[in-house]
Amino acid sequence: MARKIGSRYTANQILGRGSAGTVWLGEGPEGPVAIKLLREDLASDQELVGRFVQERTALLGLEHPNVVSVRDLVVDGNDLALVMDLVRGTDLRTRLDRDRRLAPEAAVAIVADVADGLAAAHAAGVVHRDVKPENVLLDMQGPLGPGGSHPALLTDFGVAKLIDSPRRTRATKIIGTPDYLAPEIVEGLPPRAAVDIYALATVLYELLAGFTPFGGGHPGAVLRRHVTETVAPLPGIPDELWQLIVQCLAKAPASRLRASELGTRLRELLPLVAGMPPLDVDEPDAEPAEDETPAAEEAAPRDEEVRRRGAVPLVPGAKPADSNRDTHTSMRVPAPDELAGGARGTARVPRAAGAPRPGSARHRAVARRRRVALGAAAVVLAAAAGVGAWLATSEDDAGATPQDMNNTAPATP
Ligand SMILES: Nc1ncnc2c1ncn2[C@@H]1O[C@H](COP(=O)(O)OP(=O)(O)OP(=O)(O)O)[C@@H](O)[C@H]1O
Repeated sequence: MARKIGSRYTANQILGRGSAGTVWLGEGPEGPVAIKLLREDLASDQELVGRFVQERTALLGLEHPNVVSVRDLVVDGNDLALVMDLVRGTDLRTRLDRDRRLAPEAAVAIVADVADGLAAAHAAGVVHRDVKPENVLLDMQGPLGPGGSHPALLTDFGVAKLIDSPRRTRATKIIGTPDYLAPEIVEGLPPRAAVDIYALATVLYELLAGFTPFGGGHPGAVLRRHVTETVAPLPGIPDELWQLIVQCLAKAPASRLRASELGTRLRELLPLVAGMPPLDVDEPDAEPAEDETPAAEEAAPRDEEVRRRGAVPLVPGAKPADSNRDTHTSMRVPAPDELAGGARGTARVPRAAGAPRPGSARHRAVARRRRVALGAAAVVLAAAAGVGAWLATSEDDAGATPQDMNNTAPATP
């Protein structure tokens, strides 16, 4: 059912719902638009309305082919709406859900587009703070680019900042989507441009692998991995591309590339990945390690609320029904000792396709065979050398893979 938004716009049809509101296909004086109507409880928050108006200039000033421009901000009675350019296409999450992972050429081209959009935003002093596949729109009416990809545009600028008001989320809380949160945010530092680069590198990894580098399991465990774990290598991608991903996932924000540099470097790498098929890697287990005690547990959602990608609503109090994709979290900042990581670390290590999944029946069988073999070898050695103590090798150690061992050390910044 159509409804008026302010005096100039009509919202005609719902395009989709997010945790902060509903996006409508609408009509304005200059033609079709997308209208993001914020949730009523947000619209009635006077402080948020004030920030909305304050942000007006920054948001309206952003013009770039890879940014979904905000055309107008409407404050009208109970309505608080962002009027945006309409992108006819789909979002990157939908594309990932359909294809699971992208060919490297298309992934690199899409991320290069987003990096260019971010460069323009950062130059204007705007940090996005919520870069993720849901916020990348693919313009199906635009020309086909490398790997058959459509132009990519970054949307939802400023929304995370608007909602992250001091009163709504006290300084000790984190707002964002766990899988894409830079370590400095987890540690409570203010978000600067480098957080967008970290999130975008996470998106690139996800497009290539079909899963994020530090996601899986409890949101608290995800946050801890961002701070303590080193990204596990993705088999099968050119080293230059891997080095770029590693640099942009650096724990230290200053070590990451700037957005403009990232866009340029990715485009330079396009010929190297041209024609490559999607990678063939299996997703690691989403289960946390046995000795994993998630940080921020007390403020985190209960198990039944932890949905895909450890999702909880962006806004405290939002019901899952408010959104078709709850991908945000609001948690307290974990204490330093909580972030220190367990003895074995918690990184999820991608396996070459076909290798047994940790914790699976096949993996347990392999581990059991390895223990039997180790036990037999130990008996022989002990008998030969009289070193009885060697038999005390723990089951855990015998069952751990070399990669488990490699991931015990905290990441270097
Ligand atoms: N400018 C736009 N043009 C066309 N469709 C859009 C536009 N902006 C958003 N959409 C669509 O509207 C839907 C909801 O978008 P919205 O930004 O509210 O939610 P989200 O980003 O998926 O989730 P969240 O806000 O919780 O992070 C998405 O499916 C998206 O594809």
